[in-house]
Amino acid sequence: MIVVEHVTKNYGKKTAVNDLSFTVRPGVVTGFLGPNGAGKSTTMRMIVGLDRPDTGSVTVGGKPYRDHVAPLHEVGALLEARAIHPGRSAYNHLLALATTTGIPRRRITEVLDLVGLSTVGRKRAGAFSLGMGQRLGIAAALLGDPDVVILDEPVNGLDPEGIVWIRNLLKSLADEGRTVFVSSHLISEIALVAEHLIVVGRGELIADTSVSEMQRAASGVVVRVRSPRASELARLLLDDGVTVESSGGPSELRVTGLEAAVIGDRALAAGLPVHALIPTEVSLEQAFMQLTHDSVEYEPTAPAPEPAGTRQEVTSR
Ligand SMILES: Nc1ncnc2c1ncn2[C@@H]1O[C@H](COP(=O)(O)OP(=O)(O)OP(=O)(O)O)[C@@H](O)[C@H]1O
Repeated sequence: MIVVEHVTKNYGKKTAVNDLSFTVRPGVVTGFLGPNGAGKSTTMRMIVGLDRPDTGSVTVGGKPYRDHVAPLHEVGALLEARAIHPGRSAYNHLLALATTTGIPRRRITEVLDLVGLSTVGRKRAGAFSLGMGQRLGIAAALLGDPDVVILDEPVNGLDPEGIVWIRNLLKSLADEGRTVFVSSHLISEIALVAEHLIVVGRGELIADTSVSEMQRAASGVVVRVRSPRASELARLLLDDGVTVESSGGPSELRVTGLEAAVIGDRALAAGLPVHALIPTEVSLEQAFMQLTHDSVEYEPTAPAPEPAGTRQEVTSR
């Protein structure tokens, strides 16, 4: 279990993490999601004792990382996939780590097998592809057979087969009762591997929720309504937090911020006919953008041109 309590971390005048609290529980893969610069890496560094919070506390298995007698058995982390000597073989990279931490040699063969690198274990790590480098980083994280596994952007650089592999690996680690915490700035990536989500923006907690709950909460927020008296209906529905736009013709509206049932009930009470009431499915990307649109660190000054067919359907409230 990882417990982050009221943690704040400043770098000079920059607040990287602001009064952040959350718990990562064993048995499920938890994603750590947020736009670039949201404070994910800083938080992960504090979990593994590479940085100290200015205020608040971070514990792993009930203690700060540095208080563990054999920290590699407690926490395995992949924070910099490329922090590998390029001239060293994968085997020797792991051997160097194992010998300084009292881990037996046979464990090296085991983890190389686990990450699918046993046939290239003697090859120079400098010649590895990005995906192979990620696998080696994961092997190093698992070397001490840790209860808590922390991986910063592990899916980055993996091909579809690699993504399936890492999903199965993370799931099996969680099923064994371990705490598994993986970061990404892409909801599409994290939704493939994680069940639960901690979402951050500008160093603050935005959501602590399951992937399915996030999808459920966001879908149905936009409703397409067809009525021969659309303009009267639009006036009736307009309210704080509700956006009504005409779409696809004079009798069609797009309503954001009201559920379909509420729209139908209000129309009925006012005696206005409704010919169609269609809740629109919102993609996970759109759900994530809705959640984080106020928290994006670096926004383009002018909107980027939208490729045809990808117009964002959700208007922010
Ligand atoms: N050592 C540092 N010195 C100064 N500022 C830093 C330092 N480390 C991080 N920051 C700043 O703190 C903020 C949070 O950075 P962090 O790397 O934790 O975010 P992140 O969510 O991991 O982003 P990314 O997805 O881009 O890796 C950013 O604004 C970053 O510029």
